[in-house]
Amino acid sequence: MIRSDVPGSFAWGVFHERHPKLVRQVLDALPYGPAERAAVERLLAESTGGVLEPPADDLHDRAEWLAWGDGLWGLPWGEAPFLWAESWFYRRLLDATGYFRPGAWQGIDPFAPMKNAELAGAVVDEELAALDGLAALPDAQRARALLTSALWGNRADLSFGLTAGADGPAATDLVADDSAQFWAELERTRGGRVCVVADNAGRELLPDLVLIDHLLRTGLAARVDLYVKPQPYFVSDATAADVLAALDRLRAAPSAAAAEVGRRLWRAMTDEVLTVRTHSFFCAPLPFPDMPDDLRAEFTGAAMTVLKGDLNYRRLVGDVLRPPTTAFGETVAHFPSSVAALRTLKSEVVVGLDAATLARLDGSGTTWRTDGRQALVQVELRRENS
Ligand SMILES: O=P(O)(O)OC[C@@]1(O)O[C@H](CO)[C@@H](O)[C@@H]1O
Repeated sequence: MIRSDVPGSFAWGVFHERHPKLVRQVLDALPYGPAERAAVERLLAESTGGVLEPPADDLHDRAEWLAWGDGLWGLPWGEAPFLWAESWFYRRLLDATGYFRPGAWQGIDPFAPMKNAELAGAVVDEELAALDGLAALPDAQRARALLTSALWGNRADLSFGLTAGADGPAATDLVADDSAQFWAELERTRGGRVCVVADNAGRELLPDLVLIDHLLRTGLAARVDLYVKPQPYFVSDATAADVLAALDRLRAAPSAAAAEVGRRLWRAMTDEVLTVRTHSFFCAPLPFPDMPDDLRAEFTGAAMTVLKGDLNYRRLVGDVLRPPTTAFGETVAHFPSSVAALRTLKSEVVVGLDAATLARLDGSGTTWRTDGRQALVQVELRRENS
């Protein structure tokens, strides 16, 4: 299990380098009062040098967190599993900013200013304008381009930008590519239900929505269930409000093709062909094998579940350091439907690489596991359910 107590490690850097910058951004972006500011600063001090204080008495989800943290309360933060500790950090940040408390800050997404700025950027107009050029392409070629956009859209993660520099790294490589299998399976199950577990809002969610529109428009999916977070999480993770903002951005885009996608998706939502769903599990500090039965039942029978991004990948294959040549299928046998992971590499976890690719990456002298320059499309089929 990865932990964040090794100075210099990636996980250590998230707590000791990324979070302090994030906290500054949050406190600079909104005029929180002294109580919220002090609570956020206390959280930063606790999470970088203190022990895990048990949840306060008034947390509405106190009982769940007490259970999830059983055996961890009182330990230094770095000794908790990395994914668990990050999840608790974001839960506590919402508490500190008053997100759940009656008052002026209730329901205010502390990351909204960053999300809004990203969505408003001129670069988004340029990205959406590219859709006009895709309209004339044959379906298969357009499909490839849309999958690629959704995949690399994951690189635009705002939290990653905090350490990668303003523009982020350049896209370079696909370390595993099951995209042919992805399209072949969707063709085989044509007209089925596809689940998409979203990751980030803004520049990732837009290409995700365009891909969803393609699946619906071409009949590869008759229905799409789009899963988002129930509350702000990991800085830029998409919530239902972010889906609406992205839909508006599409509908109002100068690009005719983008605006048409926005209108189609709007209709798809009103017709319940596209449903936006959420579940408290998506902000729980748990891996997918531990998902509750009601959510498992929702994925069961889907023709395919597409899991976007790095965090979903960590929860899918486990936040542990396995030999990278471990078969992807071995690590996702717990999942109730066929799965497709679309992810840029932004943490140390990776499986499903072939030996030659691994040797090349290890010999490259780069931080390939975490620098976001590599991406993967990995598919595992569960045919008995489709
Ligand atoms: O899920 P995402 O948005 O692709 O990535 C989330 C992420 O940036 O957050 C963690 C650090 O906080 C990393 O493991 C990971 O790279």
